[in-house]
Amino acid sequence: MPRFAANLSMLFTEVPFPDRFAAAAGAGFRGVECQFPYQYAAEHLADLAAMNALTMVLFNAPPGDWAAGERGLAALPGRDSEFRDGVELALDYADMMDCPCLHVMAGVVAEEDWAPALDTYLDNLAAAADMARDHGVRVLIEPINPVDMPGYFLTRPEDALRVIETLDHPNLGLQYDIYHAQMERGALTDTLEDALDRIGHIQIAGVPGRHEPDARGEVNWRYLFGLLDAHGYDGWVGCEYRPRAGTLTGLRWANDWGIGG
Ligand SMILES: O=C(O)C(=O)[C@@H](O)CO
Ligand SMILES: [Mg+2]
Repeated sequence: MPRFAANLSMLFTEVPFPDRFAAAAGAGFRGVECQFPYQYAAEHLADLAAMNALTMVLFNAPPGDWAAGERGLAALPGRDSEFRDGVELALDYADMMDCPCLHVMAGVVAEEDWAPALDTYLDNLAAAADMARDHGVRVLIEPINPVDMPGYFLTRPEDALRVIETLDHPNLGLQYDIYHAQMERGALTDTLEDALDRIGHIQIAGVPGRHEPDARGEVNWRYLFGLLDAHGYDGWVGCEYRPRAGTLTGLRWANDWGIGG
């Protein structure tokens, strides 16, 4: 049975961020994830997770200047020391929250700069994976589709897997966001069956629209959840979607797994 985690950056936005922990626990979640926790003290977030018997399963390293359009630093030449400082900060948060996985974003890169960006990306990922290993945290990379994030350096699961194979670092894995994968090329079964040992975390949202993973979209979720069970996937499945009309109302899709009202 999949272990679902609520993404607190996208679910329960009806209440302020700190209150989303209790809301997620009240709805039956045992795990939570978020995008960027840095506005809050790590101790505070760790307390909120503990008070609500929740595991914080994943969050992102600092992405650079988000308001200015930056979407990560790992593949940006000349930003290495800022990238590594960000990973240090993220690992402090991970230690405090006992979080097992850290997503490191690549960044937006112009096509003509791809070659130097790839060298930088490989160096920075190797460094981050080394740093995180000492904390018992796994570094993950996530392909993000170019419709949602134009210019993002890592768009295809096959490219992410090639990066992971090239580095061959035991502490580097794939964050497989099925929404982005379906938006890009699909081939969901092939990736899940061929690369499950490289997948450290899964995220879900319906296609089209990035709403609830239910029968209204083009993905057969029951089949995919069955596939994960059949292959013994024991990681978390992050619910990273935009509810159509309220988080709790939209959780009907998860009732069979003890989540929602
Ligand atoms: O956009 C996604 O998908 C994510 O997982 C984010 O954390 C990256 O911004
Ligand atoms: Mg995602």
